[in-house]
Amino acid sequence: MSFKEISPKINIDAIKMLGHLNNEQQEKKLKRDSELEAIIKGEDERLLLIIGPCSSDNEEAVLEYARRLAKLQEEVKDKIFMVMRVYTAKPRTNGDGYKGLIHEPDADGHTDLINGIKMVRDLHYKVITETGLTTADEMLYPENLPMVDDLVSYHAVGARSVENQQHRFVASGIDVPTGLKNPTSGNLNVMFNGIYAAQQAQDFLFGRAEVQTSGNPLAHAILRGGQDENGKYRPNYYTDNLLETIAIYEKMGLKNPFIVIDTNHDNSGKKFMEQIRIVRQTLVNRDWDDKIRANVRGFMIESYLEDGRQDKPEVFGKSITDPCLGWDKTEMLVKEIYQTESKNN
Ligand SMILES: O=C[C@H](O)[C@H](O)COP(=O)(O)O
Ligand SMILES: C=C(OP(=O)(O)O)C(=O)O
Repeated sequence: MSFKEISPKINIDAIKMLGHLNNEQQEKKLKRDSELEAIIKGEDERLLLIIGPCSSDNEEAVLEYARRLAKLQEEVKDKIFMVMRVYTAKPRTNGDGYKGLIHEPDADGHTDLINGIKMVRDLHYKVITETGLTTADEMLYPENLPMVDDLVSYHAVGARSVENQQHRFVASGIDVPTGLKNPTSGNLNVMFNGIYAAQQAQDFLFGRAEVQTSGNPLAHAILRGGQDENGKYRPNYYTDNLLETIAIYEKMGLKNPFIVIDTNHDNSGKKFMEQIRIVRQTLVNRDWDDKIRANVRGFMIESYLEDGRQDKPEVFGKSITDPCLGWDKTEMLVKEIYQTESKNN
């Protein structure tokens, strides 16, 4: 092994003292977390939106987005529950490119992970305390979980991590909903094996100790589309895909068969405007089939202040990773979902 340590070891307790929720903030967060749990368990019929920027590259822009989202959440709260994507670690197909706030706190190509992890905590903390929203992040590096587990209310295991045993086992010890995505190939068995493993009790080494988990019954599916060996997009939000996913849930007898449709990534083919059509089509499918309505109850939407993407952080609030829906279109889409849900209930 030839790792050269270039920083002192991280003291998790010291990191956790940064951005520490006080009792009142903690209570407010826990209340929202229990509402989210009830949604995943089917005890609360509201639709779940995991919504926000592809990557949280700029604190000011993310907080501006969060303030707008919190206001919108208030307007639609009887039909829609939102958790904001505060995604701070980006998986890259070949390792190149911007890897998130944790790697590059200033999004300027300069890596500073020690400062990055502090910025990650700070950003989740500020979104929670300044807006009252709760947050979602991708668990790209399971060993970093103890540094944010008290703040993050929804974890995702991404398409490039879902086949990994450590991700699955760590997910089995998470106390909040954890969505496992289908892999980039689109293979549903890989995702379902991941959900199964995450719902079971596991025993493994973590942080140099042997740990036991009791299983996470809130681990569930996120359909994000896939690509075939020639790079052709294979979306999986169509009726047949939904019925197939529900049938696998039933066959495997998994707990809380909740399904989230990721409207971007390989479902949209990274055409951000397609997200609107994918949401609409899924709402029609929910209306058409009771099983779909009962199981497909969440959307993951990539949205920021400005439409599209850019290579470098030049335009405030425009994604530097995948293209996002801008704010105006996001607001219209959320209101449209709200109206559809209001008519159908
Ligand atoms: O969500 C963002 C991207 O889809 C993911 O990070 C992979 O991006 P890449 O294929 O451009 O590396
Ligand atoms: C990287 C992401 O997704 P996926 O793992 O589906 O590519 C994401 O949601 O930001």
